Amino acid sequence: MSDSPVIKTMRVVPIAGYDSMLLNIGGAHNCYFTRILVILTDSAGRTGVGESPCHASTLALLERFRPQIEGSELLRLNATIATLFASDARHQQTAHTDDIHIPQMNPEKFYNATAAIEAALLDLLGQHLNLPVAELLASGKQRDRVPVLGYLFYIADRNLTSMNYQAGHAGGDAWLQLRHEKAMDAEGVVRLAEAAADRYGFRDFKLKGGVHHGEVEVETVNALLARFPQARVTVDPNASWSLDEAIYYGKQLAGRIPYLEDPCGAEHGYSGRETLAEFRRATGIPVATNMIANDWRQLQHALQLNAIDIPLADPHFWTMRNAHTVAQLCHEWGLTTGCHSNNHFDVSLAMVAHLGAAAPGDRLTAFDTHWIWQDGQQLTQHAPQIRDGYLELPEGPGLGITLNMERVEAAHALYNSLPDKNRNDALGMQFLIDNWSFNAKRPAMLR
Ligand SMILES: O=C([O-])[C@@H](O)[C@@H](O)[C@H](O)[C@@H](O)C(=O)[O-]
Ligand SMILES: [Mg+2]
Repeated sequence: MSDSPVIKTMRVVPIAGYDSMLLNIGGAHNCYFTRILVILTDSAGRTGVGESPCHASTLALLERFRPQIEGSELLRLNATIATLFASDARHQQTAHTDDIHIPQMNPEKFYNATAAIEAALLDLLGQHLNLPVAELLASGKQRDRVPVLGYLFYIADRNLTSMNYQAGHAGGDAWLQLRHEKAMDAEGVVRLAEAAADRYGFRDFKLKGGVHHGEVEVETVNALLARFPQARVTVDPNASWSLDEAIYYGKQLAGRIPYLEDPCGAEHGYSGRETLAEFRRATGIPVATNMIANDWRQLQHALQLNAIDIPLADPHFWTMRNAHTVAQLCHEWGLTTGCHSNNHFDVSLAMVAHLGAAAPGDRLTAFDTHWIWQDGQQLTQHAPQIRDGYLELPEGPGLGITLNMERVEAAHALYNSLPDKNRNDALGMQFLIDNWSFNAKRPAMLR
């Protein structure tokens, strides 16, 4: 038919890495985090790769998609991805049948699976055309480096658990040590920020809230602002504050923070989109979200309500190309482009770098990345670098990365050895508070 390379094999590799005891509304990060690599080979002998969050249902979906990918023509990437989306629609209609061979469709997992495949196809296409993936996204490459923020967490004392949290390396870089040590108050978080700024040059910080009482988290933001008066500092309580609390804390922070992220959510019969719209009107503070505008339909409602300013379109939630379309929409409609993250390896870091590099316009807020917590665990020959507060676009065609297969196999073996493979932040938290369980409206330490 055409001269297109053909996808020969799709390997789906669940992998695991190590994490610190980071706190959030969902509890404490496990000592392990899991991801999926999708590794494609084509008839030209090239290898393309994509990464996504890991869940058993995502793995099942990827297996289900294998026949659509293997044997497909690389240059017909649009048609291939469209087929996956068509299968999503078909699936939702049949989700209530008794066919146990069809996994129940979960839109989030569908997007995770599709995002990893799409990234791997884009990587191959870029290599075929000798162009970086950023050039393949509709706006083309706009910049060579993307501002990223220092994502700060309160850290629980790993010594209170019997879990396999790693210790830092004494005597080396302060960040590589401190990221494993307890940091439960403003002073501890400021020390973390100093170490992260020294290593990565950050000028933007985000505190993961939803852990302590709101007063304590505002105090931590104030301490960060006092230590870094020129920095942009914000907090994300993951909608654990009530609307009243969000307005109260928001008024204390107004004028000193660039935006608040998901300060409140659904309550008393009102949706998160409605309460965020009220929050914005009451405080004038721009709102970022990764909780209530994660697909086109949610985004449409959020924008109709004037609920948000910064949709944090994560390429793993949207796919790289859809997240880029959100960035175009932000540019054209006067919104700000941003990007959410979870713990990830360096393949995702490269995906985020290309997405940010192609985002049009200059209303770009520093992108999230959890990479600083995983730095040193790279699966590629040369991980993309964060320097001077910017994530640098890797050089070379495609995603610009080459897998280190020895490391990939080791991360796969680690995954296979884990008893609990899906994310469950309640486990670690139960070492801190007996019988702890998740409550979307209560910061994790308040039980
Ligand atoms: O890593 C975490 O604990 C975060 O809470 C993550 O799970 C969230 O998805 C995210 O970073 C957020 O911005 O809400
Ligand atoms: Mg968030």
